[in-house]
Amino acid sequence: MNQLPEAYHQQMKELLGKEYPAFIETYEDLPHRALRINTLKLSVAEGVHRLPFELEPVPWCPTGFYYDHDRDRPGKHVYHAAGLYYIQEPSAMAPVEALDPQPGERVLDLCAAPGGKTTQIAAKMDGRGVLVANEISKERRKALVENLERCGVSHAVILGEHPQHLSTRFAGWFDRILIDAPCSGEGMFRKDPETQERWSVRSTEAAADLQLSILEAAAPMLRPGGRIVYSTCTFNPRENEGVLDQFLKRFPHFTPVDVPQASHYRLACPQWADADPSVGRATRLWPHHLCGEGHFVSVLEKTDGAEGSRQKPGQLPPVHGDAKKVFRQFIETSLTHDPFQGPFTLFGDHLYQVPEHLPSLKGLVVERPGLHLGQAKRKHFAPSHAFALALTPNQVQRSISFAPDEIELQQYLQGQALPHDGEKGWMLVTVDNFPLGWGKVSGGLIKNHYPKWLRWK
Ligand SMILES: C[S@@+](CC[C@H](N)C(=O)[O-])C[C@H]1O[C@@H](n2cnc3c(N)ncnc32)[C@H](O)[C@@H]1O
Repeated sequence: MNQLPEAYHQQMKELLGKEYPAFIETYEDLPHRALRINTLKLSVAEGVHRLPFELEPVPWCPTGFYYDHDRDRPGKHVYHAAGLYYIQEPSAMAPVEALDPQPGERVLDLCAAPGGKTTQIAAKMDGRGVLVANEISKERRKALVENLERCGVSHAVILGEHPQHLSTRFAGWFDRILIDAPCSGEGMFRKDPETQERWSVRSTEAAADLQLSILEAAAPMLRPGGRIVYSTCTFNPRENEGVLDQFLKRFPHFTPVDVPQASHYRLACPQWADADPSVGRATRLWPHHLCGEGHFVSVLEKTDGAEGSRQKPGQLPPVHGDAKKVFRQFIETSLTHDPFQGPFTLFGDHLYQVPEHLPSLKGLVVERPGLHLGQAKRKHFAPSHAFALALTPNQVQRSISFAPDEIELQQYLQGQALPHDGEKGWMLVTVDNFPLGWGKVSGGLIKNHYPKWLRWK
């Protein structure tokens, strides 16, 4: 607490008045730890039953649970590698609950990495519809890709664009947009003390300018009647109520709507930023009122349809005959049925299943145009890790299941081959029937195809 910047102390004292002592005392406590059960893999009831951790519900997120960090390390359990849950700061679960994405919709997560909220959106969409996850930072996109693959997300496109570059391409296209904006991170001071060092009054001003520009880029991409959720993990009124007020003045066809209230949330404070009273419909999560680090969450509805129209689907680079052939051979020799209807596209020799009706992605930074199925080599198809994690054992001809504590499972995760007498071919390796990756049976062994960069030491 001593390291907190003095100007920050002053700011919070002025804003919070008699609540300030309770707020500042929270810096003496340890951060709350939580995970979110990935319902793309298993139900909440099954998760609670199966996960070997002491779990307590997060009141505002039906799939969220606190765990005891002194007792359990869920990040090191093999179920994490199988994507059964995502470790997420509990108040960071609130924005997607407010966004309320539905199966079959078109949803944009504009500031997506490392993917906590993207994976939450994907689960709520139940793998149906189109999820566009955009992250401007190349470095951070790696974690985004890894997390979406681990969680078995099959209907996402991953882009790496400046929000402004997406505005005309996706004009009027999305039903819902999440802007979990880059911010000064005041709500992360306890969990990540480095954010304190980057903080200054000037940094909060710069963040507010950036946030407004991102909101402005998002506005044209929403269909009439669609909703934007704007959220931050900072307490700063300039970046929260202030940004919303400026946005609403420039875009009067957006209106704030109530955020479904969990009993622990507090309303936003328009008076702190001299903002329109309607901004008070947004909510604040405070660390002295709930078990979480804190967040700001607002929901904005687009009330008229003046801007934009739905784009025509774009043309995808075609898949040549050889690639089609080796993929079909793989399906015939390794899967029990063909769940893939396409559309497909090839990037180099990498084959993807692309969500339907996407506008053209030409000229955009595309990290993943859809579900990565694998590499179509000249004579054979090498299935990808993402493909393995998006399947279930009943979709493949050969699978093998280990219990979490079986030595063979540890050996597989370390990259070793496993003895196995069985029919030659691709084998899905699972923990308790949840896919972990591929192996290939030949010569009395399951050869290891678990990605090198994920292997356990
Ligand atoms: C708060 S983080 C997002 C966290 C993420 N939603 C999650 O739940 O895992 C904000 C993200 O915005 C990205 N960002 C930074 N500058 C940006 C810009 N100009 N436009 C869009 N995104 C930006 C950052 O790289 C960062 O990954």
